[in-house]
Amino acid sequence: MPIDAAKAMAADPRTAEIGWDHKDIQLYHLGLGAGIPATDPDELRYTLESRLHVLPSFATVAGAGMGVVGGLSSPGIDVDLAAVLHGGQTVRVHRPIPVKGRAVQTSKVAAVYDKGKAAVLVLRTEAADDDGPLWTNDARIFVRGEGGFGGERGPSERLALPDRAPDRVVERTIRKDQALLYRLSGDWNPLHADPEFAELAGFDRPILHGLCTYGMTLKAVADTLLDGDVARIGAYSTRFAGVVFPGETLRIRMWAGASRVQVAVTAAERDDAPVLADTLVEHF
Ligand SMILES: CCCCCCC[C@@H](O)CC(=O)SCCNC(=O)CCNC(=O)[C@H](O)C(C)(C)COP(=O)(O)OP(=O)(O)OC[C@H]1O[C@@H](n2cnc3c(N)ncnc32)[C@H](O)[C@@H]1OP(=O)(O)O
Repeated sequence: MPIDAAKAMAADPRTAEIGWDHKDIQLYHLGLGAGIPATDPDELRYTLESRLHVLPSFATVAGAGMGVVGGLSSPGIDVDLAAVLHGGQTVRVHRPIPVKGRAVQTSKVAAVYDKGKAAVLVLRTEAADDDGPLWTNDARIFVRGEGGFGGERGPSERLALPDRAPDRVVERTIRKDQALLYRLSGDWNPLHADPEFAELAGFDRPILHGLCTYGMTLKAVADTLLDGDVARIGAYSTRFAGVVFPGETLRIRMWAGASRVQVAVTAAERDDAPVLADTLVEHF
Protein backbone atom coordinates (compact mmCIF):
# COMPACT_ATOMS: atom_id res chain seq x y z
CA MET A 1 0.00 0.00 0.00
CA PRO A 2 1.58 3.32 -1.06
CA ILE A 3 0.37 5.22 2.05
CA ASP A 4 0.18 3.52 5.43
CA ALA A 5 -0.99 6.38 7.66
CA ALA A 6 -0.39 4.61 10.99
CA LYS A 7 3.12 3.55 10.01
CA ALA A 8 3.95 7.02 8.67
CA MET A 9 2.87 8.79 11.86
CA ALA A 10 4.52 6.25 14.16
CA ALA A 11 7.89 6.57 12.40
CA ASP A 12 10.79 8.15 14.28
CA PRO A 13 11.40 11.78 13.30
CA ARG A 14 14.25 12.35 10.84
CA THR A 15 16.94 14.60 12.23
CA ALA A 16 19.68 16.45 10.35
CA GLU A 17 22.22 19.12 11.11
CA ILE A 18 21.80 21.97 8.69
CA GLY A 19 23.78 25.12 7.99
CA TRP A 20 23.47 28.18 5.79
CA ASP A 21 25.23 31.46 5.11
CA HIS A 22 24.73 34.64 3.13
CA LYS A 23 25.07 32.91 -0.26
CA ASP A 24 22.10 30.63 0.46
CA ILE A 25 20.01 33.62 1.51
CA GLN A 26 20.99 35.66 -1.54
CA LEU A 27 20.28 32.78 -3.93
CA TYR A 28 16.90 32.20 -2.30
CA HIS A 29 15.95 35.88 -2.55
CA LEU A 30 17.09 36.05 -6.19
CA GLY A 31 14.95 33.00 -6.90
CA LEU A 32 11.98 35.06 -5.68
CA GLY A 33 12.82 37.88 -8.11
CA ALA A 34 14.58 40.14 -5.58
CA GLY A 35 17.10 42.70 -6.81
CA ILE A 36 15.06 44.50 -9.45
CA PRO A 37 16.13 47.24 -9.85
CA ALA A 38 19.56 46.04 -8.74
CA THR A 39 20.65 49.28 -7.02
CA ASP A 40 17.34 50.05 -5.31
CA PRO A 41 18.21 50.45 -1.60
CA ASP A 42 15.03 48.59 -0.67
CA GLU A 43 16.15 45.60 -2.74
CA LEU A 44 19.72 45.62 -1.44
CA ARG A 45 18.49 44.31 1.90
CA TYR A 46 17.69 41.09 0.02
CA THR A 47 20.79 40.91 -2.14
CA LEU A 48 23.84 42.64 -0.63
CA GLU A 49 25.71 40.70 2.05
CA SER A 50 26.51 43.78 4.16
CA ARG A 51 22.79 44.71 4.44
CA LEU A 52 21.16 41.29 4.32
CA HIS A 53 17.88 40.50 6.11
CA VAL A 54 16.28 37.07 5.85
CA LEU A 55 12.73 36.55 4.65
CA PRO A 56 11.14 34.09 7.11
CA SER A 57 10.01 31.89 4.21
CA PHE A 58 13.70 30.96 3.83
CA ALA A 59 12.83 28.42 6.54
CA THR A 60 11.19 26.32 3.79
CA VAL A 61 14.50 25.77 1.97
CA ALA A 62 17.12 26.06 4.72
CA GLY A 63 19.26 22.96 4.84
CA ALA A 64 18.28 22.01 1.33
CA GLY A 65 20.59 19.05 1.90
CA MET A 66 17.60 17.35 3.52
CA GLY A 67 15.89 17.88 0.19
CA VAL A 68 12.43 19.33 -0.11
CA VAL A 69 11.33 16.40 -2.21
CA GLY A 70 13.29 14.01 0.04
CA GLY A 71 10.89 15.08 2.80
CA LEU A 72 8.40 12.77 1.14
CA SER A 73 10.42 9.61 1.70
CA SER A 74 9.30 8.34 5.06
CA PRO A 75 8.30 4.89 6.31
CA GLY A 76 4.70 4.24 5.28
CA ILE A 77 4.87 6.66 2.34
CA ASP A 78 5.66 5.50 -1.15
CA VAL A 79 4.11 7.88 -3.65
CA ASP A 80 4.71 8.73 -7.28
CA LEU A 81 6.32 12.19 -7.50
CA ALA A 82 4.22 12.92 -10.61
CA ALA A 83 1.09 12.66 -8.42
CA VAL A 84 2.36 15.16 -5.84
CA LEU A 85 1.30 18.80 -5.60
CA HIS A 86 2.14 21.15 -2.79
CA GLY A 87 -1.22 21.84 -1.14
CA GLY A 88 -0.37 24.39 1.51
CA GLN A 89 2.36 25.77 3.74
CA THR A 90 2.70 27.38 7.15
CA VAL A 91 5.90 28.86 8.57
CA ARG A 92 6.17 30.18 12.13
CA VAL A 93 9.48 31.81 13.06
CA HIS A 94 10.26 31.98 16.76
CA ARG A 95 12.79 34.77 16.16
CA PRO A 96 14.41 36.36 13.09
CA ILE A 97 16.49 33.90 11.06
CA PRO A 98 20.19 34.80 11.21
CA VAL A 99 22.14 35.41 7.98
CA LYS A 100 24.55 32.63 8.95
CA GLY A 101 23.51 29.72 11.07
CA ARG A 102 23.64 26.09 12.07
CA ALA A 103 20.67 24.21 13.45
CA VAL A 104 19.26 20.79 14.11
CA GLN A 105 16.19 20.19 11.99
CA THR A 106 13.63 17.49 12.84
CA SER A 107 10.91 16.33 10.44
CA LYS A 108 8.01 13.97 10.82
CA VAL A 109 4.66 13.12 9.26
CA ALA A 110 2.26 14.90 11.62
CA ALA A 111 -0.99 13.84 9.91
CA VAL A 112 -2.35 11.93 6.94
CA TYR A 113 -5.81 12.79 5.66
CA ASP A 114 -8.00 10.85 3.26
CA LYS A 115 -9.74 13.19 0.83
CA GLY A 116 -11.24 10.40 -1.24
CA LYS A 117 -9.61 11.26 -4.56
CA ALA A 118 -6.39 12.35 -2.86
CA ALA A 119 -4.34 11.99 0.31
CA VAL A 120 -3.07 15.05 2.17
CA LEU A 121 0.16 14.57 4.14
CA VAL A 122 1.18 17.09 6.75
CA LEU A 123 4.97 17.18 7.12
CA ARG A 124 6.12 19.09 10.20
CA THR A 125 9.66 20.43 10.44
CA GLU A 126 11.15 22.09 13.49
CA ALA A 127 14.55 23.73 13.71
CA ALA A 128 16.51 24.87 16.74
CA ASP A 129 20.03 26.15 17.42
CA ASP A 130 21.98 26.68 20.66
CA ASP A 131 19.78 29.68 21.47
CA GLY A 132 16.54 27.69 21.20
CA PRO A 133 13.75 27.16 18.66
CA LEU A 134 14.10 28.91 15.29
CA TRP A 135 11.07 27.87 13.25
CA THR A 136 8.20 25.40 12.87
CA ASN A 137 6.95 24.55 9.36
CA ASP A 138 3.95 22.57 8.20
CA ALA A 139 3.92 21.49 4.54
CA ARG A 140 0.60 20.07 3.36
CA ILE A 141 1.17 17.75 0.43
CA PHE A 142 -1.71 16.82 -1.89
CA VAL A 143 -1.15 13.39 -3.44
CA ARG A 144 -3.57 12.83 -6.29
CA GLY A 145 -5.11 9.37 -6.58
CA GLU A 146 -3.91 8.18 -3.17
CA GLY A 147 -7.11 8.69 -1.13
CA GLY A 148 -9.66 6.05 -0.27
CA PHE A 149 -7.59 4.22 2.36
CA GLY A 150 -10.21 4.75 5.04
CA GLY A 151 -8.48 7.54 6.97
CA GLU A 152 -9.82 10.70 8.59
CA ARG A 153 -10.93 13.40 6.16
CA GLY A 154 -9.26 16.17 8.18
CA PRO A 155 -9.97 19.90 8.22
CA SER A 156 -11.60 21.75 5.35
CA GLU A 157 -11.99 25.27 6.72
CA ARG A 158 -11.72 28.20 4.35
CA LEU A 159 -10.75 31.77 5.28
CA ALA A 160 -13.34 34.16 3.84
CA LEU A 161 -12.00 37.37 2.31
CA PRO A 162 -12.97 40.65 4.02
CA ASP A 163 -16.16 42.17 2.68
CA ARG A 164 -14.44 45.32 1.38
CA ALA A 165 -12.00 46.37 -1.32
CA PRO A 166 -8.38 45.42 -0.65
CA ASP A 167 -6.14 48.05 0.97
CA ARG A 168 -3.34 47.45 -1.51
CA VAL A 169 -3.04 45.63 -4.83
CA VAL A 170 0.38 44.98 -6.37
CA GLU A 171 1.56 42.93 -9.31
CA ARG A 172 4.70 40.85 -9.56
CA THR A 173 5.93 39.42 -12.85
CA ILE A 174 7.38 35.93 -12.73
CA ARG A 175 10.46 35.68 -14.91
CA LYS A 176 10.32 33.02 -17.63
CA ASP A 177 13.42 31.38 -16.12
CA GLN A 178 12.38 31.87 -12.52
CA ALA A 179 11.72 28.21 -11.70
CA LEU A 180 15.18 27.34 -13.06
CA LEU A 181 16.74 29.80 -10.64
CA TYR A 182 14.47 29.00 -7.70
CA ARG A 183 15.16 25.25 -7.86
CA LEU A 184 18.84 25.91 -7.08
CA SER A 185 17.70 26.56 -3.50
CA GLY A 186 16.94 22.85 -3.14
CA ASP A 187 13.62 21.78 -4.67
CA TRP A 188 14.83 19.79 -7.68
CA ASN A 189 11.40 18.42 -8.56
CA PRO A 190 11.49 18.03 -12.38
CA LEU A 191 7.85 19.16 -12.48
CA HIS A 192 9.23 22.72 -12.53
CA ALA A 193 11.85 22.29 -15.25
CA ASP A 194 11.37 19.20 -17.41
CA PRO A 195 8.55 19.45 -20.02
CA GLU A 196 8.30 15.65 -20.33
CA PHE A 197 7.89 15.17 -16.59
CA ALA A 198 5.36 18.03 -16.46
CA GLU A 199 3.32 16.28 -19.16
CA LEU A 200 3.46 13.05 -17.18
CA ALA A 201 2.04 14.99 -14.23
CA GLY A 202 -0.81 16.33 -16.40
CA PHE A 203 0.47 19.81 -17.32
CA ASP A 204 1.29 21.06 -20.80
CA ARG A 205 4.45 22.79 -19.52
CA PRO A 206 6.44 23.03 -16.27
CA ILE A 207 4.67 24.88 -13.44
CA LEU A 208 6.20 27.19 -10.86
CA HIS A 209 7.15 25.87 -7.42
CA GLY A 210 4.38 26.67 -4.95
CA LEU A 211 7.01 27.85 -2.49
CA CYS A 212 8.35 30.33 -5.04
CA THR A 213 4.93 32.00 -5.30
CA TYR A 214 4.76 31.77 -1.50
CA GLY A 215 8.07 33.62 -1.04
CA MET A 216 7.32 36.20 -3.75
CA THR A 217 4.04 37.01 -2.06
CA LEU A 218 5.58 37.36 1.40
CA LYS A 219 8.23 39.70 -0.01
CA ALA A 220 5.50 41.79 -1.68
CA VAL A 221 3.59 42.06 1.61
CA ALA A 222 6.73 42.98 3.57
CA ASP A 223 7.74 45.61 1.00
CA THR A 224 4.24 47.08 0.64
CA LEU A 225 2.89 47.09 4.20
CA LEU A 226 5.76 46.38 6.63
CA ASP A 227 8.39 48.88 5.38
CA GLY A 228 10.46 45.91 4.22
CA ASP A 229 11.08 45.01 7.87
CA VAL A 230 11.03 41.22 7.62
CA ALA A 231 11.78 40.88 11.36
CA ARG A 232 8.18 41.98 12.01
CA ILE A 233 6.82 38.77 10.45
CA GLY A 234 5.87 36.02 12.92
CA ALA A 235 3.90 33.53 10.86
CA TYR A 236 2.70 32.99 7.32
CA SER A 237 0.20 30.46 5.99
CA THR A 238 -1.35 29.70 2.61
CA ARG A 239 -3.24 27.16 0.52
CA PHE A 240 -2.05 26.59 -3.03
CA ALA A 241 -5.36 26.98 -4.86
CA GLY A 242 -4.18 26.84 -8.48
CA VAL A 243 -1.07 26.42 -10.57
CA VAL A 244 1.11 29.27 -11.90
CA PHE A 245 3.31 29.23 -14.98
CA PRO A 246 6.63 31.05 -15.32
CA GLY A 247 6.13 34.25 -17.33
CA GLU A 248 2.75 35.03 -15.73
CA THR A 249 1.92 37.97 -13.48
CA LEU A 250 0.79 37.53 -9.89
CA ARG A 251 -1.90 39.96 -8.78
CA ILE A 252 -1.56 40.25 -5.02
CA ARG A 253 -4.45 41.78 -3.05
CA MET A 254 -3.84 42.71 0.59
CA TRP A 255 -6.18 43.56 3.46
CA ALA A 256 -4.31 45.12 6.39
CA GLY A 257 -5.28 44.53 10.02
CA ALA A 258 -3.66 45.56 13.32
CA SER A 259 -1.41 42.52 13.50
CA ARG A 260 -2.20 40.54 10.38
CA VAL A 261 -2.48 40.93 6.63
CA GLN A 262 -4.90 38.79 4.70
CA VAL A 263 -3.83 38.12 1.14
CA ALA A 264 -5.31 36.69 -2.06
CA VAL A 265 -3.20 35.97 -5.13
CA THR A 266 -4.45 35.38 -8.65
CA ALA A 267 -2.94 34.88 -12.11
CA ALA A 268 -3.57 38.24 -13.81
CA GLU A 269 -3.45 36.97 -17.42
CA ARG A 270 -5.87 34.10 -16.76
CA ASP A 271 -8.92 36.09 -15.64
CA ASP A 272 -7.59 36.23 -12.12
CA ALA A 273 -7.60 32.48 -11.63
CA PRO A 274 -6.94 31.74 -7.92
CA VAL A 275 -3.34 30.94 -7.01
CA LEU A 276 -3.02 31.48 -3.24
CA ALA A 277 -6.06 31.32 -0.96
CA ASP A 278 -6.58 31.24 2.83
CA THR A 279 -3.42 33.33 3.09
CA LEU A 280 -2.43 35.15 6.26
CA VAL A 281 0.70 37.01 7.36
CA GLU A 282 0.86 37.55 11.13
CA HIS A 283 3.14 40.38 12.22
CA PHE A 284 4.27 42.53 15.14
C1 LIG B 1 8.82 19.04 2.70
C2 LIG B 1 8.05 19.79 1.64
C3 LIG B 1 7.69 18.91 0.47
C4 LIG B 1 7.14 19.72 -0.69
C5 LIG B 1 6.75 18.77 -1.82
C6 LIG B 1 6.19 19.54 -2.95
C7 LIG B 1 7.18 19.60 -4.07
C8 LIG B 1 6.92 20.77 -5.02
O1 LIG B 1 7.99 20.77 -5.96
C9 LIG B 1 5.58 20.62 -5.72
C10 LIG B 1 4.99 21.91 -6.09
O2 LIG B 1 5.48 22.98 -5.83
S1 LIG B 1 3.46 21.84 -6.94
C11 LIG B 1 3.09 23.56 -7.25
C12 LIG B 1 2.28 24.19 -6.18
N1 LIG B 1 0.98 23.61 -5.98
C13 LIG B 1 0.00 23.78 -6.87
O3 LIG B 1 0.18 24.41 -7.91
C14 LIG B 1 -1.35 23.19 -6.54
C15 LIG B 1 -2.45 24.14 -6.92
N2 LIG B 1 -3.75 23.63 -6.49
C16 LIG B 1 -4.51 22.81 -7.27
O4 LIG B 1 -4.13 22.49 -8.38
C17 LIG B 1 -5.81 22.32 -6.67
O5 LIG B 1 -6.22 23.22 -5.67
C18 LIG B 1 -5.70 20.90 -6.05
C19 LIG B 1 -5.40 19.89 -7.19
C20 LIG B 1 -4.62 20.84 -4.97
C21 LIG B 1 -7.02 20.54 -5.37
O6 LIG B 1 -8.07 20.78 -6.26
P1 LIG B 1 -9.29 19.77 -6.36
O7 LIG B 1 -8.81 18.41 -6.75
O8 LIG B 1 -10.31 20.42 -7.26
O9 LIG B 1 -9.78 19.67 -4.86
P2 LIG B 1 -11.23 19.95 -4.29
O10 LIG B 1 -12.24 19.08 -4.99
O11 LIG B 1 -11.48 21.43 -4.25
O12 LIG B 1 -11.08 19.47 -2.78
C22 LIG B 1 -11.02 18.09 -2.46
C23 LIG B 1 -10.59 17.95 -1.03
O13 LIG B 1 -9.19 18.31 -0.90
C24 LIG B 1 -9.04 19.44 -0.05
N3 LIG B 1 -8.07 20.34 -0.68
C25 LIG B 1 -8.29 21.07 -1.80
N4 LIG B 1 -7.21 21.78 -2.11
C26 LIG B 1 -6.29 21.52 -1.15
C27 LIG B 1 -4.98 21.98 -0.94
N5 LIG B 1 -4.39 22.88 -1.75
N6 LIG B 1 -4.31 21.51 0.14
C28 LIG B 1 -4.89 20.63 0.98
N7 LIG B 1 -6.14 20.15 0.81
C29 LIG B 1 -6.84 20.61 -0.24
C30 LIG B 1 -10.40 20.08 0.06
O14 LIG B 1 -10.55 20.76 1.29
C31 LIG B 1 -11.32 18.89 -0.11
O15 LIG B 1 -11.44 18.23 1.13
P3 LIG B 1 -12.77 18.43 2.02
O16 LIG B 1 -13.92 17.97 1.15
O17 LIG B 1 -12.57 17.55 3.21
O18 LIG B 1 -12.87 19.88 2.34
